[in-house]
Amino acid sequence: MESLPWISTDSVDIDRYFTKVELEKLCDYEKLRLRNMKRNYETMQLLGFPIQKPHFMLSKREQAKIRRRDEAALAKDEEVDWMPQLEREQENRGKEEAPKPMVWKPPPMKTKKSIPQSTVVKSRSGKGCYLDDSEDEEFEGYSFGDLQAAEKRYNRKLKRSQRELAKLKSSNLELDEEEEERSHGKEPTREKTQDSQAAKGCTEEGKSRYPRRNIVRRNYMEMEVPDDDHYIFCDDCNTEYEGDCPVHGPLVIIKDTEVKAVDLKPGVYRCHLSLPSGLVIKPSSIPSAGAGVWAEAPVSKGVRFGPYEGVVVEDSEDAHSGYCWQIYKQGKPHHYVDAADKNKSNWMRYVNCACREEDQNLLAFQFHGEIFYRTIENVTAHTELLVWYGDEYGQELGITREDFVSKKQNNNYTCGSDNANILWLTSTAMVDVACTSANFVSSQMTVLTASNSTWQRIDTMRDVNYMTLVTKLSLTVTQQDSLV
Ligand SMILES: C[S@@+](CC[C@H](N)C(=O)[O-])C[C@H]1O[C@@H](n2cnc3c(N)ncnc32)[C@H](O)[C@@H]1O
Repeated sequence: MESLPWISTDSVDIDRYFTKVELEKLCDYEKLRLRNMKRNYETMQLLGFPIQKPHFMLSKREQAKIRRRDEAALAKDEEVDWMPQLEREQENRGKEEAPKPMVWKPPPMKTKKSIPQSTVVKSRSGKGCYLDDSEDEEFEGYSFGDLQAAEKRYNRKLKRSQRELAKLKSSNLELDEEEEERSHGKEPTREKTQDSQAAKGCTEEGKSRYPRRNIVRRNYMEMEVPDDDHYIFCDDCNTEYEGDCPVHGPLVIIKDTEVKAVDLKPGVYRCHLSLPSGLVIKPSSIPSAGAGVWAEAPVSKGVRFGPYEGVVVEDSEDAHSGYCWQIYKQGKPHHYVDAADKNKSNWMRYVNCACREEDQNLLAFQFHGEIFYRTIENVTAHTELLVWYGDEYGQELGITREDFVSKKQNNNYTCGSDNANILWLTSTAMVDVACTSANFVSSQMTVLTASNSTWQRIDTMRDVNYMTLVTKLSLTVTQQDSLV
């Protein structure tokens, strides 16, 4: 990749993936390469590509899993990802002294001494540590060849992603044509727009701000689920635990009201009867969202509702009722739970999607193959319970991540738009926020950002390298500076 000497990766933190001893063994060059890898990975992620995490950023458990998988694949003579230590092991098979396998030693556990050793701690944000102290072999360091090969492999992936981005761009150009035809009062000549339920959104106009794409719509609820769904995320520790948080205790479980077959009568549905006391189903606070679930009495933070009940649907084609949650198995989408049928579901089908982050009071999570909601803050009486459905369904409803997170974070950012086509940013973080929305990436917005007190046009969203550039630019000027 072309080097951009003025983009420093000094601030990219790699220290937390290594122990002090391991860090001491990494030379400056190795550290620089690892920082570059991490920066590239994060950039691609920001752009929404399903890119694989660099090996050194994986947890020890994940590394071990990959190693086992690759060993199994190698045994079957399949194509596998490049694994320097495996390659070395193979090459050295039969030689007298095989080098020690390269194993990352996890950072030492400092803050969680009180946690029982049997508890596996998993970090979501990367801040957590791993308690597993097995495989304590000493890290041998990267060889120059290892790093070169890793970078080559990484650059190949980057190129592949860039090609995907180019494809995306061309599909968006088609969309622009369609939009333009519309703006000139013409119906698009090509058969493009899918007719499906209107995006209701939280806006007055009730429609999405973004052009619609000729793609299969995703109107099922989805979330990022780790490989092992027996972990529960603790908001206070910002860490996932196997089972309940050993520090802040278990979630308070509120069970559904039991429904017996005899209770079901015409017009009286199972989903209504299952409602726990203290909650009520009534019109949503969101215009045109239909019914919603409200707390009649206060509900404290850390309360768990669920599981979400419905019919198991295997095919994504059949998961368009608007009441489906996607279920993951071993980190991959597996099936859906469809709560469309009122007699085969529970009250949770009525929980609507929050339009702004500050309105979200429930968090959906998968636990042992089922979906639960938990309160992430104290909910006052007469408040609607609102969850986040996932980016794609959110977009279908006219809500974007950008809208969703910006309100809360805007205090720190200066960001504005002179008209629909120009966005100016004075904060690198704002770029991050903007780029979490796939639609934003595809928009034809001109992005202006500031450097040396001058506003510059940046084709941010169209080129990965520019993207890297912008995220790394340190911007200091304020909105009062004039636009060029
Ligand atoms: C799981 S259902 C929620 C219950 C639904 N309100 C009802 O009355 O049956 C999902 C549907 O609710 C509506 N909805 C949920 N959140 C919404 C939002 N923020 N804005 C607009 N419509 C929303 C959409 O029609 C969506 O397809």
